Amino acid sequence: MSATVEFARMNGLGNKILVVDMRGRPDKVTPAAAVVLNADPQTEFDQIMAIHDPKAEGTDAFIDILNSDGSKAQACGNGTRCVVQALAAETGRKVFTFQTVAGILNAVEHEDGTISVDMGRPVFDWDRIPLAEEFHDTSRIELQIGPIDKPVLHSPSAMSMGNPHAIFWVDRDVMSYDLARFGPLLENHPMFPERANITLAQVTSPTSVTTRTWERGAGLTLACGSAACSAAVSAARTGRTGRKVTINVASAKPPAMLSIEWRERDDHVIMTGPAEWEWSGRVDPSTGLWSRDGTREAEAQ
Ligand SMILES: N[C@@H](CCC[C@H](N)C(=O)O)C(=O)O
Repeated sequence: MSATVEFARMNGLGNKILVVDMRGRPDKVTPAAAVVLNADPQTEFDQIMAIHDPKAEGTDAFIDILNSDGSKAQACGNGTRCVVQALAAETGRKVFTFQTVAGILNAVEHEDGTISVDMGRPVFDWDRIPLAEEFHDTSRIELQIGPIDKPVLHSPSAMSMGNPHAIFWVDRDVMSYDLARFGPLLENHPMFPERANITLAQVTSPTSVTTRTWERGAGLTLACGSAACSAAVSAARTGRTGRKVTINVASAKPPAMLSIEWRERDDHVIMTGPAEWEWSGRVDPSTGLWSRDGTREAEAQ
């Protein structure tokens, strides 16, 4: 078995994704390899999407997701769109079914190149998000940061989109908050026993929300798909919007949007947006040593 496998550097609205082809192999991308890859400015990433052989009948692949700190994630919306684009380019197919630790994901690439992923059903039960304290209503939980009598952020909506999210509703521009400072405190708050992805969300109309996210295990990111889904669901759940919204991702470069529909008929969340291939190379999934196709770096390593 070769020591190296193919990988592609891709992005979903600027969310930095490495798609690693682990098909035909029993091993996994190690947390140590993830940390090595993230330490190199050329391969730094938010998530690794490792494509493995299917484990369940009727699925095309099992996807293992790693954050840049080497921890595991159960869901990654932007990364899933990248996997779809990579496999569609390889096979010419348009429709895929994936398995992750959180369940089954159906996805389709449209004629215009955008990709829709059925992210499944949101989970609101406090012990399945999970939260450390029992809340009957998780659409507004008791949690705040800043001075006790004048909190900067408070009363988030909590939910799981396969992974844990807290959505803080704000009135001002999401970029005006010091999320680099508050993000780590909230991600690791004792309220979240498995940590959480932290999103600032400003509702701008009954059909649009602007978001900015501090990701669990990856920090400040340019975009987060599962957070966009969580903001859309939480906005509808709390009566701030309808069930079909545009999520404007404030930090995406260039500023970009995702369409999210929380479908009434089956409770599923459908995320639609783009994915972009940047370059490809080979990587050792055990050590993280890599080379880029057709460049001097490839010859050097
Ligand atoms: N960027 C992702 C979310 C990644 C997972 C997250 N950091 C976690 O640990 O849950 C997305 O687009 O959904």
